Amino acid sequence: MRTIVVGTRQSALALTQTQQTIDKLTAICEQAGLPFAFEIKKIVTRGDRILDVTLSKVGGKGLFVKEIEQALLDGEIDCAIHSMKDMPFELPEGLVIGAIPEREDPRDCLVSLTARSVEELPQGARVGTSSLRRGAQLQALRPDLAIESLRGNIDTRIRKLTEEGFDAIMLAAAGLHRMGWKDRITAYVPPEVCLPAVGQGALAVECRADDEELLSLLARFDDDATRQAVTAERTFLGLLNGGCQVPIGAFAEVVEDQVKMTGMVASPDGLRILRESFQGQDPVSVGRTVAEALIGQGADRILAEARE
Ligand SMILES: NCc1[nH]cc(CCC(=O)O)c1CC(=O)O
Repeated sequence: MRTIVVGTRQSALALTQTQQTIDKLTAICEQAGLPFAFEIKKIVTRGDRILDVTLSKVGGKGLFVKEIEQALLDGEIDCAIHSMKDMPFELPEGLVIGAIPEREDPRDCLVSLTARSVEELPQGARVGTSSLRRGAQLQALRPDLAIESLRGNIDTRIRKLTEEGFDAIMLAAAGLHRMGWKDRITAYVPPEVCLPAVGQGALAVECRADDEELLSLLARFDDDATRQAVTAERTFLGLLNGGCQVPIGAFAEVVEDQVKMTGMVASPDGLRILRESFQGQDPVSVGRTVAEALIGQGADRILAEARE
């Protein structure tokens, strides 16, 4: 019997999705008679210690992932469960994503105590989100809204909805679903209105590239359609150099053997929004085609301005 040490951040969401993943892996092992047990190891990352500082100023979302990756390389843990959307485009030498399980709901959602939809929000309503992507797309639809900064883990953000008196906040539906908080969701925002972050709703199970024993277990947990969709989205992200806090969104899905993807780049004020869609057989060329089309329309300039 081998005990797999699974590393995770210690936020409520990270712990919940790690436990849910371990439950699924345990079921796979029982069914196939594989000799694995699992144990959780919590890791406090630099990103967690400085949640209140603007993340892009101190190195972006990659901060959450980096220290966990170091623990993998050091052999302190054997695998790590990450939210795919927090994964930087490039993985360190020696690490791979061993499984991309089936995706949760990729959409953003509105949580409000008063309005039933984005359209119903009163004139000038205060909406909390620190995502430039969400803010830009909301402003494009409703230029009157006041977009205000809202940081913290999802439990903190929901608490701040009432404590700071926002009319609404916007979150990823997947996080709320995993936490069992579906009833807090006021409205799902369709990708036509707000294109999600690259990888939103998907998880990445990362491990060492030479751990063949574990890789053969993880292969049974991989979902091909999700992997294809995420590959297209991450190819797009990589070509736009979108690692950090920039208003970029993409959503791909496999429909009848074709990968269909829409990509989006916006100015933070939402005044300029570029969108392109493309479909094809190969996820990498779909992601590249959409990225090149947007670059052709000036996406590079918009992103350069947004990064300043
Ligand atoms: N930005 C942080 C983050 N990273 C992953 C999720 C949960 C959703 C997911 O797994 O995509 C969230 C919360 C949110 O954006 O509301």
